[in-house]
Amino acid sequence: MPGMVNFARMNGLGNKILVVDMRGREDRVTPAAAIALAGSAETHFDQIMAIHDPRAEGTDAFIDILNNDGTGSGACGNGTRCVVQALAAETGRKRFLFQTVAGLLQAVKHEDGTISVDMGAPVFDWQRIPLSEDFADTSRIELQIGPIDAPVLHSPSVLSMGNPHAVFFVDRDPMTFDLARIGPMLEHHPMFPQKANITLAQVTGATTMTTRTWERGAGLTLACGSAACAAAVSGARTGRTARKVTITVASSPNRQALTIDWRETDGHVIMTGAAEWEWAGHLDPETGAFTREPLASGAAAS
Ligand SMILES: N[C@@H](CCC[C@H](N)C(=O)O)C(=O)O
Repeated sequence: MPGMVNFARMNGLGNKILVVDMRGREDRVTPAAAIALAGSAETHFDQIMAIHDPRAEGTDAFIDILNNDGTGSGACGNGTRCVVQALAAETGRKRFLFQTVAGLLQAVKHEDGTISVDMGAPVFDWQRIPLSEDFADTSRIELQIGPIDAPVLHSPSVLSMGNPHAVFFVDRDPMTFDLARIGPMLEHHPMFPQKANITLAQVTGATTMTTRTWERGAGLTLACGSAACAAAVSGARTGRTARKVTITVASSPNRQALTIDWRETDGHVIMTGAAEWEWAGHLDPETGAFTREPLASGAAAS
């Protein structure tokens, strides 16, 4: 279907997001368009969140998530908060229910401007993460990189938050690791048949943690919301932290934080944090050609 659609350049803790309005159309943002948009300095992004008409009763929208290499994803925490920010500004509503290929996501915008997303329950079964080897206990699997007797990273907790994650607990600031070199090796490790998001997590207290993530299909990003959820769940699961933690995302501007609550009552993971609007434009979902709207005078990130 020809024609340009509206999009907004946004971010969640620095995680670069394009929110694209595909409502009223049958087509989708193509992988080729995603790669073209990622290749431009102005529109370079980590994830596209394409808002489509609802496909299930009771939901507000279907969200198609694309990484900057054109691949798809079932979850994007920071991007979901950006979608809520955009739709709340458009409609004045505070509560939303979205569908992705991985399931349903409930979200709410609070009076203080922060947004909570119910990211669902984590999945620990090795076949559903998925892993290529049978592990009865996925809270600490046999996997390491570096010298056999002095590994750089080892024994990650692995899980799915709608997308596959490996969390390596480290004993110093995650910024001191060469994640640009280590990340791609682990993302593409044969243990992960659908690849994996790779997170370094330093526990700094019973309710605090610092993380940094190499994202599957997107590379080194400033922040990753589903990875923060994965780290929080892994911290509690291995007895390192409480179920409710503040995650400082080391790579985000000013080391911003997310609150993650692995809720006792139903096992769902609730992520709370900010989302920021940057600028708007129009794009062709087939090719990725785009134009940028001039910033209205006095416009501010909401
Ligand atoms: N930035 C996202 C996660 C994006 C998806 C990921 N790269 C994947 O393919 O699994 C977040 O905030 O959760």
